[in-house]
Amino acid sequence: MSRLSLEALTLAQGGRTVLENISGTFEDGAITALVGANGAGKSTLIQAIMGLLSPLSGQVHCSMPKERRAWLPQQLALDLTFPMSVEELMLSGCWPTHGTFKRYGPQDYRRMHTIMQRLGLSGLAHRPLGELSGGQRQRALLGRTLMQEAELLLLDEPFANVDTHTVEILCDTLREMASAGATVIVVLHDMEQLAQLANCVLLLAGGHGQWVEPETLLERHHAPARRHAHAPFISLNLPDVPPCSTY
Ligand SMILES: Nc1ncnc2c1ncn2[C@@H]1O[C@H](COP(=O)(O)OP(=O)(O)OP(=O)(O)O)[C@@H](O)[C@H]1O
Repeated sequence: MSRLSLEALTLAQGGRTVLENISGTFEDGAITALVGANGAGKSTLIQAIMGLLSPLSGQVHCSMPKERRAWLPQQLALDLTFPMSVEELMLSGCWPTHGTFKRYGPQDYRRMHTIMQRLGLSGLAHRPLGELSGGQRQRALLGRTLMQEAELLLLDEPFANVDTHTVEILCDTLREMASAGATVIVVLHDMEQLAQLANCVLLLAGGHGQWVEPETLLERHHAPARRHAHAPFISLNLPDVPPCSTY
């Protein structure tokens, strides 16, 4: 089943076409890696899926309610001077369903504490975001999407500048969210993480999109088998690869 698909999608930034005629379906419960060189259009596609960028032509079909769609931007895009604690950030995940001014109930706090424990954030509830490590901050941001009960989760390079412990927690949590039926799309550059996480890959290159099986991409790049250690960063001379059979 799928609640998210792209139909002949063409997108532009600043009057210049960035992506052309991209079609495909994101399956519920699958983790799709969005892969491409710098400037290939990964963030542009994410903006369009989130409804923040109107297509030049074509459409994004998304039947998930807006309040269940979550986007984790690149860490560099975050304003760390904004005075907010971990607890406030996580509770703000309730805004899309509760509204901004509704008081949080005991069940919200209970759920938040469970999620904090799961993400290794217990003890950091009152810490300002600006005083967290990159890994702690990324876990708090993912915690917010868990509070939101996101059904569509888009993550832009979530593993950049985070420790290996955090990578493990993030990967486990994303797998659990996908197992529960969420559609997860994650911008990745690292082959090891792609091997561990992705069920499918959407390659963006030269303004076009191509769906491929992760194994095919890994073989082309001589990476180790799935769930094995150390792999190099993707070399992004994107090859002609057969399409992903599931799409
Ligand atoms: N607001 C904007 N105005 C004009 N051009 C833009 C804008 N945002 C992005 N672009 C251009 O659109 C193209 C795609 O950018 P995008 O940020 O989607 O790429 P990306 O694949 O996410 O790159 P990176 O891996 O570096 O984050 C690039 O050429 C970029 O310069």
